[in-house]
Amino acid sequence: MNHRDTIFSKPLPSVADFSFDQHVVEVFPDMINRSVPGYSSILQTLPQLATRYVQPDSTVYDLGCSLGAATLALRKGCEATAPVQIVAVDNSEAMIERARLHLQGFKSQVPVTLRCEDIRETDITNASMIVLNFTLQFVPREERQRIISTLFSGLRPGGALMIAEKIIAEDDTMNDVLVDLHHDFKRANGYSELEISQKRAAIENVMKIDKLSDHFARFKEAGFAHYGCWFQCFNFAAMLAVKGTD
Ligand SMILES: Nc1ncnc2c1ncn2[C@@H]1O[C@H](C[S@+](CC[C@H]([NH3+])C(=O)[O-])CC(=O)[O-])[C@@H](O)[C@H]1O
Ligand SMILES: O=C(O)C(=O)Cc1ccccc1
Repeated sequence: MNHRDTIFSKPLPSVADFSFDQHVVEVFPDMINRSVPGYSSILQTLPQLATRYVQPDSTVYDLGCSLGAATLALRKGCEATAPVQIVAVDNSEAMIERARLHLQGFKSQVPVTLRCEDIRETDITNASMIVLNFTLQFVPREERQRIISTLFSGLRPGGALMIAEKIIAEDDTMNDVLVDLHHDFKRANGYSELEISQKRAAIENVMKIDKLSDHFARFKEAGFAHYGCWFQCFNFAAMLAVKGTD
């Protein structure tokens, strides 16, 4: 069932920190589509990226998989490269349980293993492609470099890391413009001022966003040979980092 997100529609006496619980699971596809500009465009591009980067006899990781939308998109692009396996990880029990039901509805040659685990503990080996589609922003900032470096170590030469994130623009005035455009996007998708402001309060402590330059500095530090941004809609961006082959 695809329910409408009304989680922040009533005034709350105090707004608790956002968590990916059962309530969020019930409305998640609606919430992410109405809140994240470019989300569907990014998903639509994943099969192409998978076709380009996934190598035979390797593993594809979808870290912070939620209901498995990116896993399904990646799998489309992997069918011709088999044997390949996908490992999809999320630390929300409610998400993984629902992802399992959802994935059962689709047939494929490519096996998917769902793991309820913290991505900070995921062992990455023999990877040709790793995707964090709006996940790194929920991991404490001080742990992000270690994670990116671990992902780099687990990637094969020529392998790719795809990271999509909400970002802060480098220029303060430009950032104000992008934040306003995002809020207009949410209003146009039916969210009220109350919903927008209560959601902002709920994610304030749990979702710490970076500038593109912070992401690029981490890719460089980890050892990636090539990296850049391949998509941006307002303050939401998708990046790619590729491991060298020499
Ligand atoms: N430390 C962690 N370990 C594992 N999972 C985590 C962690 N922190 C957060 N998560 C999980 O990361 C997901 C982020 S949503 C990803 C959308 C998906 N990629 C999609 O393509 O639809 C993005 C959003 O809601 O903005 C949630 O399911 C969390 O439980
Ligand atoms: O809703 C927002 O304002 C966001 O920034 C994106 C988002 C989407 C889904 C869960 C948490 C944050």
